[in-house]
Amino acid sequence: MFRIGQGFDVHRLVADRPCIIGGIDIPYQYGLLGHSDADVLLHTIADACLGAIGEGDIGNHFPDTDPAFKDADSQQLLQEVWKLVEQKGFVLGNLDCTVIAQAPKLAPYIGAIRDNIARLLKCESDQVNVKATTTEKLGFTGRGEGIAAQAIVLLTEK
Ligand SMILES: Nc1ccn([C@@H]2O[C@H](COP(=O)(O)O)[C@@H](O)[C@H]2O)c(=O)n1
Ligand SMILES: C[C@@]1(CO)OP(=O)(O)OP(=O)(O)OC[C@H]1O
Repeated sequence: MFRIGQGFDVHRLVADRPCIIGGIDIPYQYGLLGHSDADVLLHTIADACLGAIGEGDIGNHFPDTDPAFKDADSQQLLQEVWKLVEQKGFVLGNLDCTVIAQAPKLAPYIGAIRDNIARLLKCESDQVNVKATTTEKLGFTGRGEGIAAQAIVLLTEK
């Protein structure tokens, strides 16, 4: 049996915050604002995984009102989500995702992000694809006010 899920997330860019995307700390003058470390890509992937197994979304599992998740490492949140996926008897088929950011330039970090996601989801790197796009300076992402990400995941039975 196959299960498919999709995710979408946005975080605001502000001064004096780290810019962590896919678990990699990206050098940039602005960073992502959130209750957790605001890793927009890992949140999107967590939502896609939760969607695939019919388990709601990341906010249901890790509420942003809970001090336990203040400045949380989103790698740990995704690993918790992945445990649920495994408990339901699934492994990753493949994952495709896109980071929508005018800046920073992500190309130099895409390989490291991909390998890190594969590590978190206990799969091979060739099961994971990570893309980046600008929005040609249009909209909130184009103005550099925030970064968005989307993901689609296919799970297969173990
Ligand atoms: N933050 C970003 C956005 C895009 N890229 C790479 O640049 C290429 C062109 O992007 P378009 O917006 O014109 O589609 C593309 O190959 C992206 O991977 C990037 O590295 N960082
Ligand atoms: C991750 C959580 C929990 O710390 O907080 P944020 O970092 O604000 O991120 P969001 O994408 O709004 O997802 C759900 C939250 O509950």
